[in-house]
Amino acid sequence: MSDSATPSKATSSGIKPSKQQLRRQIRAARRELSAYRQRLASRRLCARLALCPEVKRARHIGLYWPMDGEIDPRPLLERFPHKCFYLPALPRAARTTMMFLHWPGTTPRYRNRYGIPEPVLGRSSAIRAERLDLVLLPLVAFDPSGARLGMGAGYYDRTFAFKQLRPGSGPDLVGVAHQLQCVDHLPVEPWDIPLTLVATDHRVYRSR
Ligand SMILES: Nc1nc2c(c(=O)[nH]1)N(C=O)[C@@H](CNc1ccc(C(=O)N[C@@H](CCC(=O)O)C(=O)O)cc1)CN2
Ligand SMILES: Nc1ncnc2c1ncn2[C@@H]1O[C@H](COP(=O)(O)OP(=O)(O)OP(=O)(O)O)[C@@H](O)[C@H]1O
Repeated sequence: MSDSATPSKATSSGIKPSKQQLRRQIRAARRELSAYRQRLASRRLCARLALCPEVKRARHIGLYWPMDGEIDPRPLLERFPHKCFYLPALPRAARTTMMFLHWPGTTPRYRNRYGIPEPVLGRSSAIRAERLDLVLLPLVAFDPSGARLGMGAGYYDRTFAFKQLRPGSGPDLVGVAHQLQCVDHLPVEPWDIPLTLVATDHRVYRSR
């Protein structure tokens, strides 16, 4: 039996769900987790991350403000008070890349077009994606080889596309998720950026 949870069972029926169906199923399963389960998962994830050498050696770390049942990476800040943390800011122009803005741990007042809190450029210092040491990426589904399915807008793929041209450059990319977001296999698109590893509340998947 695989250790992926409910949504991947759809694949064992022989009928392959489309990306859209998979997104719907997994997002719904994630939203149903109780507040208690969410807190436990977040604590377990952060304990696991804190042991990863990539996280230990990183000084400038991008993470995200969780929404829609996503696992919460923010307790990492308390574990590493001497590291610098950044949140992504959506690009103003369509189809361009995200910036990362310094985040001291307080709740930003500004909300982007999806209602996600973001620090404000001009008030928080910005860092280019290339200059970060490590980024924790939200995702909707992943597979054990490190393939990632996101929300479908391509923000992370576009922002880290430079890594395809210069392999080994830029930050380590670490997908983070609840264990129930693991599926047996995801198709890889030409623009998908490979993740260094995926960490869940249950385990770490290293693909390279
Ligand atoms: N917490 C978090 N922050 C993130 C992402 C993410 O996945 N999670 N992103 C990852 O790229 C970027 C934002 N991408 C997003 C893409 C779609 C939706 C979303 O809610 N879409 C709605 C439709 C909304 C609309 O059409 O206006 C939906 O699918 O229900 C949210 C964020 C940057 N910040
Ligand atoms: N490097 C890139 N350059 C141009 N367009 C891109 C690039 N990467 C992705 N896209 C576009 O973004 C769209 C969404 O991609 P995809 O469905 O893989 O997003 P996602 O990884 O699920 O979303 P996100 O990264 O926002 O969480 C694709 O249709 C593709 O056209």
